[in-house]
Amino acid sequence: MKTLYFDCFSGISGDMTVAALLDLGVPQDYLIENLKKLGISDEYEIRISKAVKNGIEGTDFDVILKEEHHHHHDEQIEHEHEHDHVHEDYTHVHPHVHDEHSHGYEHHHHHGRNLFDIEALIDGSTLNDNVKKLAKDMFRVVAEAEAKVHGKDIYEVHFHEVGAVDSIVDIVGTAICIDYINPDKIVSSPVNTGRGFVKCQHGIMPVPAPATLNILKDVPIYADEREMELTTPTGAAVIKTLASEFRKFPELKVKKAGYGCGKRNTEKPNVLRVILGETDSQENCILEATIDDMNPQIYGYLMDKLFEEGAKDVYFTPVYMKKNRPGIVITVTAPVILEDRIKEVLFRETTTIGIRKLNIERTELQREFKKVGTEFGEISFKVSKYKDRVVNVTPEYEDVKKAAERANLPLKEIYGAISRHIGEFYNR
Ligand SMILES: O=C([S-])c1cc(C(=O)S)c[n+]([C@@H]2O[C@H](COP(=O)(O)O)[C@@H](O)[C@H]2O)c1
Ligand code: NI
Repeated sequence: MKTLYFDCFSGISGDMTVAALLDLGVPQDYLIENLKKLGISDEYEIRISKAVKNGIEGTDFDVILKEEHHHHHDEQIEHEHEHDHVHEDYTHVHPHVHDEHSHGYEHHHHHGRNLFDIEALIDGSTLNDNVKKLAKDMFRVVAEAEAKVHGKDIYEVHFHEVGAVDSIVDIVGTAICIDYINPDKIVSSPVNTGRGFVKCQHGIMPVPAPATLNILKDVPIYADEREMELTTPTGAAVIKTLASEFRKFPELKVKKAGYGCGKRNTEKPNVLRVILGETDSQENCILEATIDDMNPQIYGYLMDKLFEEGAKDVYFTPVYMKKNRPGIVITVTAPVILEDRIKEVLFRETTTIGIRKLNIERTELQREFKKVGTEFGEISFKVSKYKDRVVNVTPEYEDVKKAAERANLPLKEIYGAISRHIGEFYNR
């Protein structure tokens, strides 16, 4: 499985992410051409260069706003960010901005965009659907956090004047790069947020900034001795949206690494490291629900739906539950990456109100499919090997059934006759 690992030992910001993904090998021209699809390339310039941080060469990514008085970094203290003032103005002038029809506001570059404007910009572009979805998901995460922190509606919060364009470039740029790399799975290390205080448009704020902290709910975070903001709200939104798991180095065969430079120099390399690798075994889980109040006609249909979604195995176990009620345990084995889809089927199709999840290790035999001609016609076999030795040869039930029907003989006789051929397949 193609796995992308984000090593956030110096935190994460929007520009560090794009820089790291470029460093990993996403072609610069590909990114720039795709960003043009947003139709706002007259508002910014992109600078991509190489930089060295504590002896590590990485990529530096900068969005330069065309208007000179607008500049933005993920720096602390010395940089001012204006979004608080903008919140106030915007709320005052447009109390119903979340109602798109009362949105008689003319946008031009001087005004920050709100979530509605940004979603419209993304939706109106020719970017592919996957990029659009990823980018919109990330923006929504930022907007939800901002709204929560400031007690406002998500369509009311404003992506601050200075940050709007570079947040758009960073977030959409990240989505373009991720879509290009197309990993099966994204994992992140625990996130170093930094500590201390940062001066932004709200004034002085504790690090992690309230929006960052809000976004990183359920994510393992820490801070080392560096007293500065290492993870920004944009970086937090990127990693929260992309990573399906947060943990220390997973076991993976390393293929490539990329380094995205932060803007400051610190005792530890101020870089975001991304690692592309192959994970050997597919991680699986068991999802279970126990039910005592469902129409039995639903079970067969449910099983079909679960297999259609990619379940590896589904079985039902009769049990006696509390109050001596007969019930059924539905057990589904599935790759962890399909967890959400399987849960969706279980919640949609059954009466359960809860699902248990167990992470499991599943050892799979190497399998090959073969065919053999028999007196009852051609039958398919599954030849299973463990450490290159054949341990099982299994005729395909559907073929055996058809042969039995054709010959008008009991199934067990066909199995018996076929077993003569099976020996030939052992130890090949
Ligand atoms: O605009 C946003 S999302 C924002 C919210 C907050 C809050 O905690 S509320 C803080 N800040 C600070 O602005 C800069 C830039 O952040 P980016 O994510 O736009 O790079 C940073 O110092 C944040 O802490 C921004
Ligand atoms: Ni804010």
